[in-house]
Amino acid sequence: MTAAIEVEDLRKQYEGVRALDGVSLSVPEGSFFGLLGPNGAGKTTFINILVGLVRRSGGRAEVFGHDVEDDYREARDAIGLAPQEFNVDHFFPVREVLEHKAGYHGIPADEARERADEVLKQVGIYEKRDTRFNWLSGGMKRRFMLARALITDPDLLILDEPTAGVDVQLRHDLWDLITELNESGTTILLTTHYIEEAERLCDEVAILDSGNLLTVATPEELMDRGPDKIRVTLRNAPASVPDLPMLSGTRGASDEGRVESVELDGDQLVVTATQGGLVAPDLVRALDRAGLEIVDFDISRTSLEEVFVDMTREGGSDQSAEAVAADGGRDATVGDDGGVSE
Ligand SMILES: Nc1ncnc2c1ncn2[C@@H]1O[C@H](COP(=O)(O)OP(=O)(O)OP(=O)(O)O)[C@@H](O)[C@H]1O
Repeated sequence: MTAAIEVEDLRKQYEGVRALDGVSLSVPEGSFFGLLGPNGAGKTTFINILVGLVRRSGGRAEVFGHDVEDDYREARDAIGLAPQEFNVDHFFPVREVLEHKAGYHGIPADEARERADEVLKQVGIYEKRDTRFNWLSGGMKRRFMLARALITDPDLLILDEPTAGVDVQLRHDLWDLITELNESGTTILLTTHYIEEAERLCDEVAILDSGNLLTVATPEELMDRGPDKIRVTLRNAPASVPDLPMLSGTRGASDEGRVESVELDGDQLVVTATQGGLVAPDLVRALDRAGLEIVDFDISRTSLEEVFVDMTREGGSDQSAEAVAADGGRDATVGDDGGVSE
């Protein structure tokens, strides 16, 4: 099966900054794929290369098998983009903006009007169809960005921080909407700084940092990489960590069930361990043997956010972006009318 996105050794150098440093990854058709990374990691650059707004410095980038530069039209027609920035013509009512966009992609006028109404209803701002973009509220603007991305009924929907700055209700509405789109077959590439959003929605996430791909995995796999925390509330907690042999290291020969640290937090014994579920039975037995009565017991997994912070801890990408010899890393900008300007 052709991948929705296939990039190999993708590189981008801006003057003085290596924004992408040889990224290779494949996004399967139909997946809900998250692209995570701290500020300046290269996420927007990656997206902009796919949609033809930025010219790559090297490597390969294809959308449904179409090279993003050689087969620009085919690649671009398959993508609906909701960018981070509000780059919307604010002189026209929003329905007309959508009709223009549809027209640019070759959709006949009658169909364009129908389609515009349909997507405005889909995102819940149909009653604002005759309003100019600037007069919409912040949340409505976000909804409109999604409507514009959907006007061409794209096979690949790219959402660059679609829920930035929106209230909780709208965030949940947008999550429902994009989940439905994904379930009906649309491939989704999502960038977000809300790690919980990626954990909740994505089948797979890629973590980028300073232009390098650190990992591609399911949120579950990533969370499995972090340790678990076991909190045991004791009835008559001792003054210091009890001296139990099982708390002093590996449970077995393998790395599974290894105790990493133990501390006493008031009346709670807090044990950090890989595979907490394997450590728990021994811990209960050991506490029982030591005559310590357990009042409450809780095991929690590392969150995706903790794993993410840990992996990208080495300082912000903006600071560490490597200065490179200026090769004139040129940008090309493509307007809705298809005009490309360097
Ligand atoms: N047009 C440009 N000219 C020079 N440097 C640029 C340009 N665009 C981006 N950069 C630099 O490239 C790096 C990657 O930026 P990019 O916007 O792709 O990151 P990002 O992961 O999308 O960040 P954020 O989460 O803050 O949106 C940064 O160091 C940024 O300053």
